[in-house]
Amino acid sequence: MSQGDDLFTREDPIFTDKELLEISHLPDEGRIVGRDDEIKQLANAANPAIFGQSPSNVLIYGKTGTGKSLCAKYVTSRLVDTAEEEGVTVGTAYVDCAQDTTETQAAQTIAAALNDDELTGINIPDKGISTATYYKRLWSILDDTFDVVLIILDEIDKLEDDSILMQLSRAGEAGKIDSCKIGVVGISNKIKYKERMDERVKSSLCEREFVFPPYDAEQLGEIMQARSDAFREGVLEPSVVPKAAALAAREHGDARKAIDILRYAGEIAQSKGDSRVREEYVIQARERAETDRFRELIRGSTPHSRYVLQALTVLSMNDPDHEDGFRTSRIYELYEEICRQEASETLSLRRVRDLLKEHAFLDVIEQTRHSGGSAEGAYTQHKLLEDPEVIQQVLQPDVDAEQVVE
Ligand SMILES: Nc1ncnc2c1ncn2[C@@H]1O[C@H](COP(=O)(O)OP(=O)(O)OP(=O)(O)O)[C@@H](O)[C@H]1O
Repeated sequence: MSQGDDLFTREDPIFTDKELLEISHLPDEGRIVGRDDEIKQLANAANPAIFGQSPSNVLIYGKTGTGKSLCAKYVTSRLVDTAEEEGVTVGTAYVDCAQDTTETQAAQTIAAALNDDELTGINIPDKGISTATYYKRLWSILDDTFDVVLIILDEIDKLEDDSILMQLSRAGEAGKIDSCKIGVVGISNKIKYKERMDERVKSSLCEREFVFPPYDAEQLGEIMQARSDAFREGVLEPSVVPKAAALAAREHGDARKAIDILRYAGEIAQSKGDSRVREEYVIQARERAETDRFRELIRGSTPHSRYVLQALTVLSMNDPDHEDGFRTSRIYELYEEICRQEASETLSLRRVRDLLKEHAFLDVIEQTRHSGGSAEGAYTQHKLLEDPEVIQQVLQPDVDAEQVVE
């Protein structure tokens, strides 16, 4: 290949450090915006670990993109360093429960994350051993290696059942481990998650609960500004960050979406061969971020949660002028129809109401109560906040709405 080969670009004209805009990137202290109180509270709960004692178990709630995972990871990583200075060995494991939904997968992930096979001589295979064996090896690893471990269970509501929570919260009491102490940090964006928990697990796991509020436009602006050195100097038009912040705040105060918008706007400039990231690219980037956000939201959600949303989506697509939304009873009828087509048992009306509430909490839909007058009684209407086309694309990319109602 000659030096003059112009097939590839040798220097990125837009980004200098794109990693700053990756969602998995853990910013340093100065770059975490508006979460001082939450970080302090989490640190308080974890603090006993510094003295080799049991940290409080914590449950963190909040809408998507409010910094729950970020703050949990940040606090645990600082804890490890401080404990080390005190001569205490703290280990941490992170489990994405949307990925590891079963007890066995979660136990495997925790054991693999904490195991140093050269030190312990223990092998944690990806699969092929029983859940009980994973646990046995995990307990040995903990006692051999650590004084304390902190286990972050992200999207904890996606776990199939509470078995692993029971095991982790009772390991000490049940004599499975001798000296190591375990702390669990559960993270969820389902408001009703706690109600579903086994009573015994609930009492030990929910020692402290924190709710992370959504960010406002100013905070989103700061979060993006703190990462603007991902771009080459002078590349960002000055209106880009405020515009992206305003869009993300208006919709859900979601930092993930704000950062995605910024990254996509840069990529759009790149693909157009433009040396500036312009405000108009922000608008296009927003649409892409919207689809991504929604895909992420329903990742790993139960089939019935999807059917309920599918029902409302079909109603909205077939009757776009229905501005006030649709009543629970109409959604339920269509939901029953979808269940029939999927050869699945229907859930009760009450459960479907709960699922609709969960979608409302995540700002996928909006609910309004109506008094209905004396003849009718009060009722609720539900309206999609996301574009129905986007939802349809993500839920069932190959099906068009008419097929479902026919
Ligand atoms: N306060 C903040 N300062 C800087 N970056 C932030 C802040 N909050 C969130 N972010 C960034 O936004 C993205 C999403 O945050 P995070 O994953 O912590 O959200 P979450 O509340 O756990 O959302 P989900 O429930 O969807 O997992 C990450 O890239 C994170 O680094």
